Amino acid sequence: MTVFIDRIIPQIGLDLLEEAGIPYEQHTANNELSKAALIEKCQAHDALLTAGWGPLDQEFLQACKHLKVIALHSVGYDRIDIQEATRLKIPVGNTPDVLSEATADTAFLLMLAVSRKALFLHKKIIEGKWGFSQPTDDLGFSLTGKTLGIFGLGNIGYELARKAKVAFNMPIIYHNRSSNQKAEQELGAKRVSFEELVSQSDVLAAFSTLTAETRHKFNASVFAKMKPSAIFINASRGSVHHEPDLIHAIQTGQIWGAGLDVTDPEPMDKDNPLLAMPTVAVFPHIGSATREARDGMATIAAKNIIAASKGERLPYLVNPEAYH
Ligand SMILES: NC(=O)C1=CN([C@@H]2O[C@H](COP(=O)(O)OP(=O)(O)OC[C@H]3O[C@@H](n4cnc5c(N)ncnc54)[C@H](OP(=O)(O)O)[C@@H]3O)[C@@H](O)[C@H]2O)C=CC1
Ligand SMILES: O=CC(=O)O
Repeated sequence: MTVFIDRIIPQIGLDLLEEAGIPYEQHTANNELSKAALIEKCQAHDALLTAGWGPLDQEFLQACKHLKVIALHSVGYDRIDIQEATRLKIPVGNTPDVLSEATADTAFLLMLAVSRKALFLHKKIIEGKWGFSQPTDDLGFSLTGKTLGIFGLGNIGYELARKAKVAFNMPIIYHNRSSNQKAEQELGAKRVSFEELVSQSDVLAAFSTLTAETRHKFNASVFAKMKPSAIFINASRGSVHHEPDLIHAIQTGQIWGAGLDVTDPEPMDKDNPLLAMPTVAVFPHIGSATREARDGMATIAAKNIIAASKGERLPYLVNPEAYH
């Protein structure tokens, strides 16, 4: 088996492939390969390890149906047409768990940054505007005891809930399609309807998988039902919220502010009105960007490739039906 790798991944993943005797070709230039270029590259290989962001759609998969495995260097798999990969019997792997802590930390940072207008005030200093201030100026609010609502309490949502409980004693409510027993038993998290989640949360964080059902789940009608003092956090995928509706909700005081690690599109335009708002913090999709998490992701992605090279089932598999 030989592998095409479309980005520079941590060395630990490459070392594992080398130890397993699996040759690879790596795209090391600082650009995203076009779909056509990726298809062309894959023709000479049996496996793809991908940390890119372009869609791996029906056209791509049809052109690359010879692939024995696609190992995503991410936990999210919304960029790939899983149904088509499964139909073509291509096992798809992802990298769960190892990045939950890092991504939850990112959401935690956003939550604090928004509640205290941190990025806006930092920018004020850079602009030379740190001048006279009244005790009533630049006020944020305390997170202690406020209710944290999580839409999609899975691995990352659990980590955020755990940290929020310890740091700020925040009661946790959540909305999933199924109940999360661990969060209920260990953190006292309460499963509520989507309507209750929206109306009761002081901080509402989205961590669901991006699907047709969750696309633009947070839109004008939802923001209108949130508390005017509430913060919306999204560190899942940018299109889980509807951006123009979010902008309108903050501008009109329907909600207090927002913390985003993900936007739609990415990268966000530098003139986006959200970037000028005091109660908004935006990060460039850095949820898992710690050395520890990225090493873990590269390790898992390499392990998925190695398993496939031996004809074994991927240890971190998205589509078990591919083996049926
Ligand atoms: N910002 C970043 O850098 C990162 C972003 N991510 C994003 O975060 C997402 C979550 O990751 P992770 O926590 O590991 O994934 P998990 O699969 O552990 O959690 C996803 C949760 O979403 C819930 N969910 C899915 N669909 C719905 C729905 N229609 N309504 C309500 N809840 C739903 C699931 O519960 P149930 O099935 O019971 O509904 C599950 O609890 C990833 O898919 C990815 O897009 C991940 C890593 C880093
Ligand atoms: O967004 C990152 C991921 O791992 O998914």
